[in-house]
Amino acid sequence: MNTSAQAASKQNAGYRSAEEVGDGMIVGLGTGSTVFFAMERLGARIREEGLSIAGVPTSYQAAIRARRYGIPLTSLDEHPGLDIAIDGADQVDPALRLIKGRGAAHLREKCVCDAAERVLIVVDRTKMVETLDAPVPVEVLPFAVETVSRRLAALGADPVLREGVKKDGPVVTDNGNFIVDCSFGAIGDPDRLEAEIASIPGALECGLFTTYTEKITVIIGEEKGCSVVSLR
Ligand SMILES: O=C[C@H](O)[C@H](O)[C@H](O)COP(=O)(O)O
Repeated sequence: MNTSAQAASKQNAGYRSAEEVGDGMIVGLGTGSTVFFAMERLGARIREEGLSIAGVPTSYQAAIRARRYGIPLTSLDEHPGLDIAIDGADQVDPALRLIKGRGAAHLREKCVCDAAERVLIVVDRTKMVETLDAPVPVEVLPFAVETVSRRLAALGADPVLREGVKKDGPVVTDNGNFIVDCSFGAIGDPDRLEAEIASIPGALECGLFTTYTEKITVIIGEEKGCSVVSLR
């Protein structure tokens, strides 16, 4: 898919997801280039229709964007139950299991996904795969990065500490932790792998999302229009 087709697909998915948001809703705001289109459209609905919502941002980047688009912000402390969350993904399989975290925001994104009644995942078609096989990001307590990396290697990964692009040294997340990217190749049993990673002390959260499939709706943006997939 060329860049302009991909941008149009992301925009169509993002804009479509914003139409699912109703007056008075508390909305989880994911991080990434696709969900920013949803925020842009939500901002327009606030200005043009007087839509009244508040968003819970999953990162500094999401908060900055939301403010720019005029979306009032709140927190999980004030709203531990969210009506809906809108987020992107790096890969989606036919059972609607996800890999997330290219932007290192998956820890807060998982908290928001867990708190939401419905979750809209906005992607372009390149994210839809038969088998999850992208590297799985793991947010790791810096104190335990070596022990966690050993345990991840024992699970079959090739763990790589994520380095900054415009920063020397490791990426430090919005929560003050490191990211270890783990290539497992094709992941035969994502549910089990997520549970195994969750059992490692110091592995704070991984980018596999396997337990929310029943409340997820995937909006797949196309160059023209969208298709919508859910298990319900
Ligand atoms: O940490 C980042 C998030 O999980 C993103 O939602 C994910 O990486 C997708 O981002 P994008 O929509 O830019 O492809």
